[in-house]
Amino acid sequence: MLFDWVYGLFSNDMAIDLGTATTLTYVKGRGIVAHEPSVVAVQKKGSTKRVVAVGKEAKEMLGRTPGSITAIRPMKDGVIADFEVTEAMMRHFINRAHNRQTLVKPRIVICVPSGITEVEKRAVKDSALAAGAREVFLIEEPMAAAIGAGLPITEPGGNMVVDIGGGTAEVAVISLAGIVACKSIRVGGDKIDEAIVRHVKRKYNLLIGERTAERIKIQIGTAAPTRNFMTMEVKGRDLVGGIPKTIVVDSEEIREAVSEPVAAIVEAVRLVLEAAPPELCADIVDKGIVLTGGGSQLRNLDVLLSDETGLPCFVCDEPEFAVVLGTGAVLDELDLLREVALQ
Ligand SMILES: Nc1ncnc2c1ncn2[C@@H]1O[C@H](COP(=O)(O)OP(=O)(O)OP(=O)(O)O)[C@@H](O)[C@H]1O
Repeated sequence: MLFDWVYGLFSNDMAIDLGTATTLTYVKGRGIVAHEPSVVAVQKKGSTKRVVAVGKEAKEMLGRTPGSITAIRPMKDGVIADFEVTEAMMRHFINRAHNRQTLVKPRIVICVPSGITEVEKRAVKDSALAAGAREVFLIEEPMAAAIGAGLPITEPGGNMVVDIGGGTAEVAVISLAGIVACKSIRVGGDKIDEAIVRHVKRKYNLLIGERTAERIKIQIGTAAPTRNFMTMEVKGRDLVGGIPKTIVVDSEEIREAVSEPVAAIVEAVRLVLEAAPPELCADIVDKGIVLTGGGSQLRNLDVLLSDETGLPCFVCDEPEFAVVLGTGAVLDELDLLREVALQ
């Protein structure tokens, strides 16, 4: 306890996986210190906004807030959609990580999607500086994911990683600490949830919220046909009668419902394989493709990717932590950080 407190006074460098769905923070020497939904509840009074809750507490409020309070997801499709609220969220996580007991402002490494524009890069850096960082480094999500999954990225061999988050899917081939071929698409877990909402609306005339769709995906969703036929009761609002109603959905119809966003991810993998140099492709044939990110846990996604590419595919251990652990790992290796950080 005392050690933690004394350590926090001086060594406060931290890593942030600023995700569309989840924000994870890592403090050097302490590991992951926060794992919370990227949601902020804001109360509007005239032109001013007051943050009333951040993270889990704010997510509980999504779709259930009274008029003056809005629960906002400030990151959309992997990038900042609301600067002011993102800054408030980062400030909350930075303060919480250090219990406001630090003497020195932290050096912060933040991971961002690989397709990010110069303007978006600037916005993330400015938000972190305004939220209390001393120095900010950005690293690309697939690079962080590959480091976090334990791939030997500094060696001269091809490593392929597919990181599927809430807002984006990032596919990259990495060798000698550099991204050789990559593709970032704005399709991830959120688009899969939206496809489920649309399906239930079209087939059953039932309106369900995004949290219910996410539960369906996690409980019975599958990317490829499964022998284990599953069903689930779902509650929503009947669009015809306007009253609450319960229906039963099954894994096969959900597989069909999510096939479009899933096919977009498969296509991105195919395009990156086509763009990668042949020598590196040969390495990937041997080593296979590593899947990271919360979205990679969609049942049988590894099976589908393996069938479609003919290559071995594996989901890494604790895939939702790969990016933050990789971002955190470079805090310990400043030479590697300077090599992989975006300019
Ligand atoms: N068991 C599961 N099956 C399918 N999807 C899952 C499962 N668990 C979590 N997810 C999905 O993973 C996504 C979140 O993943 P993650 O936390 O890696 O994303 P993120 O880092 O916030 O997003 P991004 O990288 O796009 O900014 C959500 O869409 C969530 O629904």
